[in-house]
Amino acid sequence: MIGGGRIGEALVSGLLHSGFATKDLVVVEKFPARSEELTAEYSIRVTDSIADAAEGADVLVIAVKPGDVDVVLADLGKADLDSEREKLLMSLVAGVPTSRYENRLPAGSPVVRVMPNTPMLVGEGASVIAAGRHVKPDDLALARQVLESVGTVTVVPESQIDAVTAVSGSGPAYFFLVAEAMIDAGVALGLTRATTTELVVQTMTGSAAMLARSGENAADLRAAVTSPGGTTAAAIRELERGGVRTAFYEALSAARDRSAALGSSAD
Ligand SMILES: NC(=O)C1=CN([C@@H]2O[C@H](COP(=O)(O)OP(=O)(O)OC[C@H]3O[C@@H](n4cnc5c(N)ncnc54)[C@H](O)[C@@H]3O)[C@@H](O)[C@H]2O)C=CC1
Ligand SMILES: O=C(O)[C@@H]1CCC=N1
Repeated sequence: MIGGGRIGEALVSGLLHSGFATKDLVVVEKFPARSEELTAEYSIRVTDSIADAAEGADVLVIAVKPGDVDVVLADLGKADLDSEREKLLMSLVAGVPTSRYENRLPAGSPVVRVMPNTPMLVGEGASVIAAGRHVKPDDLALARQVLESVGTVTVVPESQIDAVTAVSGSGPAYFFLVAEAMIDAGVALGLTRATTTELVVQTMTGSAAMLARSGENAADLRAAVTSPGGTTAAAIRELERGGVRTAFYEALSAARDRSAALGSSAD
């Protein structure tokens, strides 16, 4: 795991909880304070040397910011790796296309681009994978195996990954924002923050469970809560007046465009 930040930690933590052995994971993290945190929390080996971690690895996971990818690739290029042992490279980095890695790695290197999300920290991630040019069925199966231990896995063509990033990669932030806004609104109505938080969290969890398990779609489930002339209709009218639906169209378009821009700097 190259990059032990928020998403790297989420995958490491999820993998360990799902039964991966600590000895099978090595994290490369360049900030010493962060390394100490990870070592203390997970009892795994953390190093600042990419060469050290990559030697002997079957899978290299890149979890650095898009702007740090070229430095990582340069370090991998300098590392004297065992050329007999083919490594699968899994990039969790937003925006950066598989071709950027393929152009810098030895010819024929298998690269999968993954868009994960942070709920994998609690085993509820939604990961989406797109295969690079040299990915074989076994490589895809290995990527799937790693990611299924922390949630669901969907495979799409790489042309759809920017849109996926807008939906599920950034998606948890939208739900957290809605939760924050509802909690503040409940407090404004005079409820305690603790009571409001408990109610909002359970309402989100219960609504997600209904969407996942009832077999009904979101529009029908919403209609079932909306009594004629009732409280929900009054609330929805205000949300629509506030432009909530248009805001989501615009927000997801902006995220999709930003993902495409992050990857277009070099190819
Ligand atoms: N945070 C999220 O919800 C999601 C993030 N991503 C992607 O995951 C990647 C990482 O994001 P975060 O974890 O949020 O960022 P972060 O900033 O929390 O973590 C990145 C880590 O990489 C380390 N790092 C940077 N250069 C390094 C190098 N050369 N060698 C070793 N370590 C190095 C940094 O010290 C930092 O700890 C990004 O590319 C982002 O697009 C994808 C989906 C969701
Ligand atoms: O905001 C970002 O760029 C990353 C990618 C998806 C979620 N977080």
